[in-house]
Amino acid sequence: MLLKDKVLLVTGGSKGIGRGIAVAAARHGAKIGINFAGDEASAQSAVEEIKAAGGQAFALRGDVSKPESATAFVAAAVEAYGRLDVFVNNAGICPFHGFLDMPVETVDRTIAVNLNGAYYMCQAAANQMVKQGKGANGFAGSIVAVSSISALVGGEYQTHYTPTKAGVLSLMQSTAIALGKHGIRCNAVLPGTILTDINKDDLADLKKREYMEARIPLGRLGQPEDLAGPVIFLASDELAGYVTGASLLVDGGMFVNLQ
Ligand SMILES: NC(=O)C1=CN([C@@H]2O[C@H](COP(=O)(O)OP(=O)(O)OC[C@H]3O[C@@H](n4cnc5c(N)ncnc54)[C@H](O)[C@@H]3O)[C@@H](O)[C@H]2O)C=CC1
Ligand SMILES: C[C@H](O)[C@@H]1OC(=O)[C@H](O)[C@@H]1O
Repeated sequence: MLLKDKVLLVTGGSKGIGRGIAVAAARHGAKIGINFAGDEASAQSAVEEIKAAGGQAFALRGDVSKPESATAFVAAAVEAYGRLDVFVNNAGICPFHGFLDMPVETVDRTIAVNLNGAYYMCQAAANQMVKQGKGANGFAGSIVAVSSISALVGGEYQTHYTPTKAGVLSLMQSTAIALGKHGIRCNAVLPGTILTDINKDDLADLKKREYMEARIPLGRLGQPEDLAGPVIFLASDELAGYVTGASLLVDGGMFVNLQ
């Protein structure tokens, strides 16, 4: 139980990678809150899955691109559990589109959700952790952001998306500096290609899917659960107490596979 009685919030936690992290963290003893923007039924089914795994959970609707969603989410954790220990910034969108005719609305929305949303959420979480102060172990909290392999490499149909993922990585590096003195560690995970709704349509193209699979030394695309262990490791003061400002690729080896 690496997160016993820790209060952990995750944005976009009703499905995909966020849900995988939330359920696994509950199995490690964390008390969970998920933010969601989609349908109520998915959020409730995530809460039920966490409870079935022996955990506690609440779900709060909120569009992460709005600063008030961040303060409301953190306030809900304090109301439900009295504190906040681990914040996982996960919510994101990737509407694939070519560069030359990219609609301005698509660019603006992608930046608003992926980057501005991450900023507002991490800032609200950090303020709560600073308010709580350092515990006996010298730590006040841990922030883990879901960036991407796309922070390091480009994508023809992701010219609006990859800069947001580089931005999220950079946010973790700068907040690691700003928050170290408060006992808050900030790190990023960089998933490769993980099978979720975000790329369902893109990977419906069989040729593209086979190409992506062939690039992965471990021989398969990722599953949401593949991110759980790395996030729990970074969240744990016991295991990762001297890790901050770091990034961890979780991509089956795709990034290093040049030829
Ligand atoms: N699936 C993949 O291959 C990879 C995904 N990622 C990142 O992982 C994160 C999670 O994505 P997936 O689980 O793959 O996709 P997903 O589509 O299954 O989940 C995305 C989640 O974000 C939520 N969300 C979207 N807009 C929101 C908003 N405005 N406010 C609140 N929540 C919002 C969705 O409701 C959903 O719960 C994203 O940040 C994505 O960029 C990073 C690298 C690879
Ligand atoms: C949505 C894409 O399949 C996925 O998102 C990322 O961040 C990865 O780089 C993949 O391209």
